[in-house]
Amino acid sequence: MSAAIDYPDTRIGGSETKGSQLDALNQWVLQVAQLTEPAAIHWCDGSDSEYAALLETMQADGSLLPLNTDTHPNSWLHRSDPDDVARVEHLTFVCTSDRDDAGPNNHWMAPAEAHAKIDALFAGCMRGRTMYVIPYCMGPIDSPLARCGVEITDSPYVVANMRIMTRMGAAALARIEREGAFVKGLHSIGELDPERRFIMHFPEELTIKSYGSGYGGNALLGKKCHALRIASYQARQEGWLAEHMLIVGIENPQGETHYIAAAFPSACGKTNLAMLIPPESYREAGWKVWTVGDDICWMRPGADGRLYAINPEAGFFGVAPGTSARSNPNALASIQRDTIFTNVATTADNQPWWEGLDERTPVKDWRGRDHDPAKGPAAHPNSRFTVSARQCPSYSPHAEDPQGVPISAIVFGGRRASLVPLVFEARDWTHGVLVGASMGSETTAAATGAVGVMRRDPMAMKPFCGYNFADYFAHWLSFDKPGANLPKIFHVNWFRKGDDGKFLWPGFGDNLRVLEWMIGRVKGEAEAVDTPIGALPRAADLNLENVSLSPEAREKLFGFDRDGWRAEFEGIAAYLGEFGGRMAPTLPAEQKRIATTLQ
Ligand SMILES: Nc1nc2c(ncn2[C@@H]2O[C@H](COP(=O)(O)OP(=O)(O)OP(=O)(O)O)[C@@H](O)[C@H]2O)c(=O)[nH]1
Ligand SMILES: O=C([O-])CC(=O)C(=O)O
Ligand SMILES: [Mn+2]
Repeated sequence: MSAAIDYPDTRIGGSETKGSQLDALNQWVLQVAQLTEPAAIHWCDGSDSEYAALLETMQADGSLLPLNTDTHPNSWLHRSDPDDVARVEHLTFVCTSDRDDAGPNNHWMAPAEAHAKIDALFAGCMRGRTMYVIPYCMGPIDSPLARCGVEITDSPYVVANMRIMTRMGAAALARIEREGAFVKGLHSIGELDPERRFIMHFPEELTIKSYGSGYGGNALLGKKCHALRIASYQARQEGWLAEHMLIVGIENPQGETHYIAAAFPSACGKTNLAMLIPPESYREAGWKVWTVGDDICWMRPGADGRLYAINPEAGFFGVAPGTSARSNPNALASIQRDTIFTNVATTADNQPWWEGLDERTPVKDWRGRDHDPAKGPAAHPNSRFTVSARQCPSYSPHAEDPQGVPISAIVFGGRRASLVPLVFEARDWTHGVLVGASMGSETTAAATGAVGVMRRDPMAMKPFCGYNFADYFAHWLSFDKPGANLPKIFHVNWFRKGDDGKFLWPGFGDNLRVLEWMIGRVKGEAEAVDTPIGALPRAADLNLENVSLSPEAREKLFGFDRDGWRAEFEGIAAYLGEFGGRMAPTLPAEQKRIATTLQ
C-alpha cells in the first residue's frame, strides 16, 4: 500500500466538516482510498446529470448496451460475467466476535481474520479506477423507520442500480450529517474471480465488505447486505423486524384497504404477489391492489400495538423470466422505459427478451452469443430488471408514508410440490412463528447451486438473517406481549403439483381469492376447519367462481394429509434441534404439542 497518495478530493464539505458528524465519514473514505488506491474519488449527489454521465461512461466502456429506444426509451442491457450471475451463499459470511452469535444458519469467520483476508484483496484494487462514494437512505427519507448507509464502490453499474433502488445522494448525506450513524459498505468488483470472492458482514461494526462480484444481492449493498443482514441484527437490538417480505395493500369494494406482508424465498413469487392484478370479476366489483414493496419489509409496533411497515427500497430488482402481460402486467408496464436489464436475451430489433415473455424468438442469448436452444435458455434464469417503484402503475399512494402502513396479516410460503395445502391459518402468534420457522422450499436460480432441492428456509431468511436463528425466533416471539395487536399469520403454497407434475393452482391474479379469504378471517367473517396444522378453508370457503379445479386439485389444495404431516413434523423437530441449547423451549414445545395431535 502506498500511504503517500494524498486525496485532496476525499473530503466532502472541505475542512468545515472537521468535528462534525461527517468527519467520521470523511476519515473512513480517506482510509479506504489509501487501501484501494483509486485514481479519483466521486461523491454521488444523486442528480439526473450525474446519472446521465454514468450511463455515458458505461456505454463508452461497453458495460451497458443501449436497447431499442423506440420500444424501450432510456433502457439498457448489462451482461455480467458468466460466473457472476447470482448470490453466492457459500462465500457469504457473518463475522461476529462470538461464533454462536452468527449461528448454524450462517457461515462464520472471526472478524480479525475476515478483515485481514478481504483487506488483502482490496489492497490497490481500485488503481486506475474511480471510487464512488454513495450515501443512501433505506426507507422514505423523512421516515423514523428509515436508516442510512454509505456504499463505496468502483462499479458504475452498482452506482446506477443503487440510484434506482435507494434514496441516494444529497438528501441521504444530509440525514447522515444530522444523525451521525450510518452503515459502512465497501465493494469492489475486483477480478470477478469466483475463487477470490467474499461477501462479509460485521454486524457489531455495522460494516459490510464485498469483493469480487458485481451481481445484485452481492454488490448492491443497500439491499440484502444492509436492509436484511445488518438491519435484522439492529432490529433485534432496537425492537423491530427486518424481513424478506413484500408489502401489498388489498382494497375491497367498500374502499377498505388491508395491508399484507408476505415472506417467500427468492424467486418464489414476492414481486408477482406485490403487483397482482385482480381477476376480471374482482376488478368489476371494485377490488384494487396496491404495491408498497416487493422484497424487503421493515416493521415495528406503533402506539396502537399494531405493526407498521415500510419498504426500505425505492425500486424493484425483479426476476425477468416468467414476467409477461399475462402473469404480471404491472411489472411489464413498469419496465417499458428507464430500466436496466441484466442478463436477458435480445430480439432481432434489439428489444429485451426472456423465457415466458411472449412467442417471439430471440437472436442473442444472455451472454451475447447467437441464440441456440441447445445451449439452454436465452435469458439467464436469474436475469433481472432494475426499475424505480414510481414507474409501477399499482404503486401505493401510501408507499412513502413516513409512519408506514399497518399490517393485517403476515404470510409465509414456499415452493412445495407435495404435502402443503394452498393455505392455512396459524392458531396464534406462537404457532405462527413455528409455521415461519419451519418453512421449507425448493431452491431456485436466485443463488448458485442446485435448483429444486427442498431445504428449510425460516421466514425466507435462511440466506439473510444476520444472527443466530435461535435468537431470531425468540425475537419474533417477543412481540407477543401485553398491549400488542398483532397480525394473523398464514401459510400459502402456490406451487403444489399434481401427479402429472403440473401446478394445481392457477396462481398469479387468482391468488387474490386466497388473500380475500385471509382478510375475511382477520375480520372474523370467513369460515375454516380446524386441523392439527391450523385452520384450513374448504374449497367452498373461497370464491372459486370461474376457476376450474379437478377433483385431484381440490383434494390436494384443500386437504390435510395426516401421515404426511406427521413425517413433516419429525423433520421440523430435527431442524429445531440443530440449534441446540440456544433455542428457547417455546417452539420445540409448540412442535411437540402439534406432533402429539397428529398421532
Ligand atoms: N405457478 C406460479 N408461479 C408463480 C406465481 N407467482 C410467481 N411465480 C413465478 O415465480 C418466479 C419468481 O417470481 P417473483 O415474483 O419474481 O419472485 P420473488 O420472490 O420476488 O424473487 P426475488 O426477487 O428473488 O426475491 C417467476 O418465474 C414467476 O413467474 C404463482 O402464483 N404461481
Ligand atoms: O438479492 C438478490 O440478488 C435478488 C433477490 O431479491 C433475492 O435473491 O432474493
Ligand atoms: Mn429477494
